[in-house]
Amino acid sequence: MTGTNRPPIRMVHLGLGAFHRAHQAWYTHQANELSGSRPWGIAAFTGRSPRAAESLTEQDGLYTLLIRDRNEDRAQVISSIVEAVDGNNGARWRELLATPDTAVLTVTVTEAGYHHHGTKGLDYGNAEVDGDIRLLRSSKPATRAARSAPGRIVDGLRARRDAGAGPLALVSCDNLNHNGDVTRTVVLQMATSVDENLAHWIDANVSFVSTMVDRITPATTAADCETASRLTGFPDRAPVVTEPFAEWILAGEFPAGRPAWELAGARFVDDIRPFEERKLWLLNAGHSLLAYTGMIRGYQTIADTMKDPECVELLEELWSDARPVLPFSAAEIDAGLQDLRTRFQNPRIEHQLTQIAADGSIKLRMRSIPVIRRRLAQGLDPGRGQAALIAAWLRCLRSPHIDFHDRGADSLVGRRDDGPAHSSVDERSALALLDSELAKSPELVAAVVLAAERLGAATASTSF
Ligand SMILES: NC(=O)c1ccc[n+]([C@@H]2O[C@H](COP(=O)([O-])OP(=O)(O)OC[C@H]3O[C@@H](n4cnc5c(N)ncnc54)[C@H](O)[C@@H]3O)[C@@H](O)[C@H]2O)c1
Ligand SMILES: O=P(O)(O)OC[C@@H](O)[C@@H](O)[C@H](O)[C@H](O)CO
Repeated sequence: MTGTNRPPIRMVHLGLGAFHRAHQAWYTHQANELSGSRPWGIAAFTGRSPRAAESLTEQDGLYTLLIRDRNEDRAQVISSIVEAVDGNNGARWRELLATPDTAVLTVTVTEAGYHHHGTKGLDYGNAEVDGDIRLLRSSKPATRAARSAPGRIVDGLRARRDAGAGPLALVSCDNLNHNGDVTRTVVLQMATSVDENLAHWIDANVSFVSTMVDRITPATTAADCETASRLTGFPDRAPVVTEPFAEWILAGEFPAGRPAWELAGARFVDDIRPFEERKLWLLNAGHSLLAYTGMIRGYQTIADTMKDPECVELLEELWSDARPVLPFSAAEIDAGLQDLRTRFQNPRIEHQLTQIAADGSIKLRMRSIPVIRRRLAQGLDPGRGQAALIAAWLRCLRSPHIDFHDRGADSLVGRRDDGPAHSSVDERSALALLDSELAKSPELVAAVVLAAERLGAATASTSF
């Protein structure tokens, strides 16, 4: 493959992981192929390690997307990423954001990457956030490389303001409630801490677009590299595997233009809320429940856990809990759930439970707590499936034998690799980490205690 006739850079991305390449880069590639107008190229920056940038650069940014259904793989070479850059390259980051041609900045930095703490907004007191504020206040641009996502965004937007490059759209593509609003909050708070005038400029010139993004994309394995190379005939070190299903719903303005993503199936709506609630409360909450119950049972992947009738029973309860509080008709919910059962059962998508389980203390605040809150407000019980999800998360946190990362829970259980001291954490304290108000509800605490008993001493061979 060669990189001739590549589209000009008009989009910048932060967080060059698997999902960006399966989703936004694929939508942009499709839009380029289908629209007759000037194509859009992406400069994608890594979030942490430079590895993805190095392997993509060796291939001129080209990579294979393996679209995997339960029977076979279809290989598509994606050409929308024209530059892959190490995230530590602050100079190139500022240069591209200061270019008027750059019209859209997309972001996938995981839930934790926003450093957003509920109503408090930006997580001041966090070493990375505080370090970035000091850095952005003091140092000369040439030597600067902010580390947190809000810090990098503010750094880039300051360069854009200084260059007079005009407005742009900032599009969060992470699984967060109101992801556009959260991004706006943390970026404006960081900017205010650095330079109030900059915060005013951002407020007036940056459109924070909210999105619901959906496409199950597991981490790439060595076997996937071999499959991609076999199907395309070139040695691909950076392929991505994904499912056939893809959905992208967006709400917000694009003041400097955007790719014709609608040609690839994206939808533009006024109110994102129902769509993000449906996605987070059915798909993502379901994933989390399968991750924790599956890890308790010793499974590795979602598809394996879907073969366990008792895990599936809890999943169905979780979905039933969400039904009365979702703003969709019964028929719409039924159709969505039928799709989800099929998607979760795809035996050839090896989505690792430990990846999904990571940072549950942040994810459950969005995937479960709002459902419980809405159920209680409607005079319903908290929901057996919701209680099971929280109890299973807590069970995994308590177990020294189940290995996954949840940095937000360190304060509760201590560092998990320090030994089994955390095994005594009680349900109320765990709930307080998710929602300090709800932790005072005797009904919810009792439901989680009951669910924990139901999970009991379950192992791979005993029932919940
Ligand atoms: N994989 C999926 O199925 C999927 C689907 C929908 C949405 N998403 C969203 O995309 C995110 C990334 O998923 P992925 O599959 O690409 O994961 P990944 O591990 O392949 O990539 C994650 C990317 O985020 C960067 N990152 C991580 N923490 C960061 C931080 N604190 N600050 C800045 N950058 C950081 C990493 O360096 C990497 O570039 C998810 O957390 C989720 O919010 C993923
Ligand atoms: O990517 P995370 O860590 O937010 O969540 C794990 C999965 O639930 C998630 O990636 C889903 O696969 C995805 O949201 C499907 O669109």
